[in-house]
Order: sequence, then C-alpha cells, then structure tokens
Amino acid sequence: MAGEITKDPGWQFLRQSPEQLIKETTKKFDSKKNVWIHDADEGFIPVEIKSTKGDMVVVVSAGGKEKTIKKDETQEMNPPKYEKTEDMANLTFLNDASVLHNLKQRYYAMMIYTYSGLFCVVINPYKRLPIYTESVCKMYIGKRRNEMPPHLFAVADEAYRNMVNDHENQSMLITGESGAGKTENTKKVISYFAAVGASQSAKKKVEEGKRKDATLEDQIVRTNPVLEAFGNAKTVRNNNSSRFGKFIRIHFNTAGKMAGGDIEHYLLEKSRVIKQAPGERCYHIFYQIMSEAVKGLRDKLHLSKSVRDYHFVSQAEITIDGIDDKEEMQMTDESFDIMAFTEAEKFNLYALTAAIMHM
Ligand SMILES: Nc1ncnc2c1ncn2[C@@H]1O[C@H](COP(=O)(O)OP(=O)(O)OP(=O)(O)O)[C@@H](O)[C@H]1O
Repeated sequence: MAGEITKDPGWQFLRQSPEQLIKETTKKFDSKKNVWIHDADEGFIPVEIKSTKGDMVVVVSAGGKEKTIKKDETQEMNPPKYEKTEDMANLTFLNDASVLHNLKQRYYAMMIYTYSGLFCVVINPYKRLPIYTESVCKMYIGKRRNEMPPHLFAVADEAYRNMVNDHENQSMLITGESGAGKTENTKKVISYFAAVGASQSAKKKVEEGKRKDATLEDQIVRTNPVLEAFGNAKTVRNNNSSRFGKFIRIHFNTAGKMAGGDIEHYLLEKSRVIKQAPGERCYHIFYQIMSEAVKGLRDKLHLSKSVRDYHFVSQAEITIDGIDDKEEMQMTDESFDIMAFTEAEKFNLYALTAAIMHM
C-alpha cells in the first residue's frame, strides 16, 4: 500500500522523496554561526556570524557581503533536519524567519499544506494540483494525522472521526485574506465529507420532467455553484471573491452518514449590486443570465440589449479572464435542478435578478 500511494500523481505534491529528504537534511550547519537576518527584499536571509563584540555581531551573507548588526536582530536557525518540516510545532526555534522559510521552501516544492500544531497552514498554489482526486481522498480516509503528509483531508478526517467516536459536534475554521483560498478549500472539505459520509440511500428523483438522479451528497456539493453565482464577484484581488460570510453546517446521522445541511450567510456586499469599482464586476449571475446558456431565458426576461446597456451591472468589467459565463450558467441552472428547485422557482429567481438590470 505504501509503495502504491507514492506512485499516485499527487504524491509528489504531498511529501518529498527519501532521496530529496536526505539531500535537504544533511547540509553543513553550525548552530552557533548560522542565523537569519532581516532583508528588505527577501524578508529574511541566512548569514554566518564571523565575529562577536559585546552585543554586536559581524555577519556575512552567501554572496560574501559583510554587515555589523545587533545580536538581538538575528534570529536562530533550525538545524537542516527540520528542512521542509511537515509540522512546524517540531521546530526547535519557532521564530518568524524559520516559519516563513519553512513555508516558502515547501511552497517552492508545491507542497501547499503544512501543520503548525493543530492548525493547517495553506498556501494558494494558483494552479490545479492533483491532490484532491478520488485516489488521494481514499488515502486519507480513516488515517491518523501523523500517518500521512499534511492535507486538508487529514484535518477533515480527524474531525469526522472525532464526531463519530465522541458523538460531539466538530467545527473547522477556514480563515485568511481575500484570495487566500478559503472558498476553494471549503469546497474540498465538503466534497471530502460527501465521500466519507456518503448516505448510500436510495437515489432521489428530482423534479418531474428532469428525471435526474441526485443523492444528498450531490445536493450538498451543488449548493456552492448557486451560492457563488449570486454571492461571488470579480474583485481586483480575486476573480471569484465571496462577497459574504458563511457558516456551513453539515448534519450526520448516528451511523456517520450525511443527513442534511444548512448554511447561514452574513453581510452580503449589497452596494456591489448597483456600483462596481474599476477592475471589478457585479455578481456572476447577471452575466451568466446574459450568456444564453439557458435557451429562451433572455427573451422571457426581456433582456434583449447588450450587457453594456444595463447600467447597474456594467460600470466596470463585464467579462473575467478564464471564466466562461455560459458554462457557469449551465452549472448554476443544473445545480438548481439537483437541489430540486422547480422550474417556476428558478424562473422567479432569474426574473428578480433581471429586474435589477432593467432598473
Ligand atoms: N487549492 C487550490 N488549488 C488551486 N487553485 C486555488 C486553490 N486555492 C485557491 N486557488 C485559486 O485562487 C483563487 C482564489 O481563491 P478563493 O476564491 O478560494 O479565495 P478566498 O480566500 O475564498 O477569497 P475571498 O475572501 O475573496 O472570497 C481561486 O479562484 C483559485 O483560482
């Protein structure tokens, strides 16, 4: 099994190979001499202490540059055996320079998850890594945190097992600045719970006429495209920025199978509906409706003009690089079907949205 998982395409983004590990962790090191100092460009750089006089030290950088600074301004360096450590709680010196160095080195190797005790620090890779596949998901099911490389799935699995074993509610806080990856990681957590807690109940039939099969897991996962259509927008910092906060509750039955869910939302940025700053866009749904993905919808909503002619939604950007509003609209509309909205309910929602454009 261990051999098999290391062959998974995602493994290289989770843990370095034994060869790399040996190379990294056996570098020359002198704990008395090797330290970190502040650097205007790099944040912190490694230097070697050449001499000490009172509370001043002369340090030399890798490039041979010498500098005299206060000893207090240096930060201790960890021995190379901690290079790219998976849990920063292990570090002998937990100073800013060491934490940033560790996260940076792991990020350069595209290992985006790192523990810091109970926390899991994530760095946005801005590229799709094969670490959320079904095979990677299976690797983490039922495993202890220290048995596997850091991953959001491990945190989710631990929460799931604590819930099943201790019969206690569990919560996960996902936080960070705009564009940090909260929305993406939240979606992965929900998908993970959908996989481990699959209800396996008889498939429900959704809405007469559509005859689509939808499991409860599908329905819970599909809340996202709809919420994003109405509550996410392009900002200067993030093409898909959530403009509201949310508290997602997923319910499990006593057997640990998914039984339902609900979402509380807070503080939608309402001003965006009528005003967009330069470089930003209104909520995705307006442009999705205009995309013609749902045949005849624009006609029914009397949206015959071009987007630019609807003032409230066209004060800045109207398209987003890399986002196809037509595909997104298909996803939104299909998600409504999977969540068992009726045709009338869907139309009413679209009509209300269009009404704002007509104002
Ligand atoms: N794990 C990831 N893998 C690949 N791309 C990612 C990942 N996390 C984030 N991204 C990219 O970064 C973008 C911004 O991430 P996301 O929308 O999750 O940020 P956020 O923290 O929710 O921001 P906001 O607070 O503005 O809603 C995503 O649209 C995606 O392109």
